[in-house]
Amino acid sequence: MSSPPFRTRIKFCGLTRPGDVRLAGELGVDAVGVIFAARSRRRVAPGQAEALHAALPPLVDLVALFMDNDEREVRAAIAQARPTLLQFHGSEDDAFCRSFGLPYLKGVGMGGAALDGRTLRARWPHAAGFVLDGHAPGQAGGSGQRLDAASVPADLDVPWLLAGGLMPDNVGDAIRAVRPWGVDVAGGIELAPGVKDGALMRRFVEQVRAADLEPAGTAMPAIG
Ligand SMILES: O=C(O)c1ccccc1NCC(=O)[C@H](O)[C@H](O)COP(=O)(O)O
Repeated sequence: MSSPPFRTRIKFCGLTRPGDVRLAGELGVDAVGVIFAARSRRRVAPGQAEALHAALPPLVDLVALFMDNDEREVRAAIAQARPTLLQFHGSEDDAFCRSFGLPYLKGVGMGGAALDGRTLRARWPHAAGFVLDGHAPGQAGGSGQRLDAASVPADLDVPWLLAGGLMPDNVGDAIRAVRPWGVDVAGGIELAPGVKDGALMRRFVEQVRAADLEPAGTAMPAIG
């Protein structure tokens, strides 16, 4: 049987070291996330982001991630990091998210929430896509909490990334369960917050690619 005409996109999030950015690019990761959220243990200063940008090969997105940062902070981070994509993970509305003139992803805590695709699209109509995370609404990302497959809206018609508690050992099953457009991982590929592990990064990518080679329709009832 032929493989599905599909490649699950991969975003590594919360990188703080240029060497980790370089390896992510070599492994063929689609995007790396740099976090400016005050509540994050993976936060970088705008000055650090410049070196992370410099380590990035071409054709890989740099995602600048915010959670309820004020406009001045977002503008300062954009000026230093020069991201290609923004991600907002807090209570930002569509008008704020789009006011910086860059495409944006909206991170949404889906744990315990009954949010359908129509509601998400109505609240953030200009989002380029969504990061559906396993934590509860209002909490910070990077929590390691898994997202129940049943919480994934069936009617979301823009690209969306599955996030929350993914790691090399479970990402293949997670992809087979819900066939997301992409996957997003922070804690599952690191030794300590913001310090990625080369072997885990490599194994994560290998497991995603292995799941991509399996025919669609091998879905499992739950992610876990
Ligand atoms: O990762 C953080 O520290 C973080 C803090 C505040 C807001 C968002 C944050 N991360 C957002 C992401 O996109 C993470 O990759 C996602 O939540 C998955 O994290 P994990 O469960 O550790 O894989």
